[in-house]
Amino acid sequence: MTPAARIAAAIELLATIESETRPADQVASFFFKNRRYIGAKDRRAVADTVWRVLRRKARIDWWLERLEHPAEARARVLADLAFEGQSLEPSLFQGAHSAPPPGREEKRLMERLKGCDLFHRDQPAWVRGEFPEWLTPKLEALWGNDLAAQVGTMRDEAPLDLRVNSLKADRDAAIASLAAEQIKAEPTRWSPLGLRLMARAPMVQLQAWRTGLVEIQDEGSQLVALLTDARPGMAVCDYCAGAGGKTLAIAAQMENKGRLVACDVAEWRVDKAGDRLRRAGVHNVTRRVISGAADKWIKRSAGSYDRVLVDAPCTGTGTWRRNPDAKWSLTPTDLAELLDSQRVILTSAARLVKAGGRLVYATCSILPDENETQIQAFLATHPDFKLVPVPGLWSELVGTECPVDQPYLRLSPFSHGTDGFFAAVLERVGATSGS
Ligand SMILES: C[S@@+](CC[C@H](N)C(=O)[O-])C[C@H]1O[C@@H](n2cnc3c(N)ncnc32)[C@H](O)[C@@H]1O
Repeated sequence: MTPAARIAAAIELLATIESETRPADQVASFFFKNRRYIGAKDRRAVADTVWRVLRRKARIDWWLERLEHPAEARARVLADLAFEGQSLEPSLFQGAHSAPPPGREEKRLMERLKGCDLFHRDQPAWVRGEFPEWLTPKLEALWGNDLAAQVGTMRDEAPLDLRVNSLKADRDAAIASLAAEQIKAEPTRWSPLGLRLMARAPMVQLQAWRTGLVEIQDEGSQLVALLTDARPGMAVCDYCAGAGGKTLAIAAQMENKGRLVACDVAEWRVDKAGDRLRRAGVHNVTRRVISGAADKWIKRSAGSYDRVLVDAPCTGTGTWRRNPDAKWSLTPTDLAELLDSQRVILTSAARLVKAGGRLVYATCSILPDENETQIQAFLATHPDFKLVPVPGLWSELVGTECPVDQPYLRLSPFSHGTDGFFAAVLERVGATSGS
């Protein structure tokens, strides 16, 4: 592809992402699937441009508004070119598959943006930090003086983390297997099973991935799975299992021994777990689609699980590095609905826990409303559960330096280099659950 064709494709992809409700990565994968003629290198270049624009959207839009130019996909890509120091050479809009040449207003826009910094001192915190304006009070209350640094890191691209599948390999063997395919991986700081790749890699083409030695999983997710303390022979339920990311980790902790039930309300997600389980050599998992909190299976299974993980549906505010588009569609109503579902899910999953068993509640959100506040409300209505502080569990369950000194696991990209994650470990002390 010529540079001109790449720019045209980036404008088209960005416009498609903006016109759809599906996540940007799904739209992009469909976009490229329908354009097989775009080779891998060009795909990467087009996606890089689009993702860079998505990561800078608030700042680009701030500049477009200041210069009284309509904010739409084409203007955003042109502005991004200007911030990248590119001038509007005619060749960038000439030849096969190129975008129409810039008009007078666009040329004027590019002229005025020339030499400007993407950041400007008049930009409010939410523009500089690239987060939805309505979240400002919540994030200020959470991070205070650290707000700029915390959200600054969330603008960046996330590293690629792998979890070594202990059913098939140890960390050294996985590093060696990756090295044989010229992939450099380093052990992660907090997770004893984690590897961080030094550069992007086409994972699904690698032997280490194809043969199930490693699975793609953020270090924070790995730590949540370890905190479940699932052991061989136990009865364990992964209540919001989705496509099985944490189920795979838990199955490995259980050494394939015992009973692991992976539930979810979304059948398509549960279906997607099948191939991953096979590749990882996992065979102690039963997948179960449930209808929701009132599902009869929950009633029948009350009090029969040693460990229950609730990896609750959440705002995903901890994963903005990976999904920079998602934050812009998040609304206060979405948050309110999620808080309701989390409360219902937690209460319903708690019924499954045996006396003496544990319930781990986790989200990939950084918002206290979805985290500490949910746990405090749950404990207030469930006197038969108590909080087990994470630092006291860490050395036995994880074995590395503990990243927190408070009862909950609370991770952020700035403080820990992981996605934003939260986990609380609760233990059932009595025989019956409260309300
Ligand atoms: C954060 S995702 C889970 C990710 C998964 N645990 C992993 O590690 O890959 C939350 C999941 O909760 C599921 N979910 C939503 N409502 C639910 C409910 N009422 N009961 C069980 N699962 C639910 C969603 O379908 C989604 O798959």
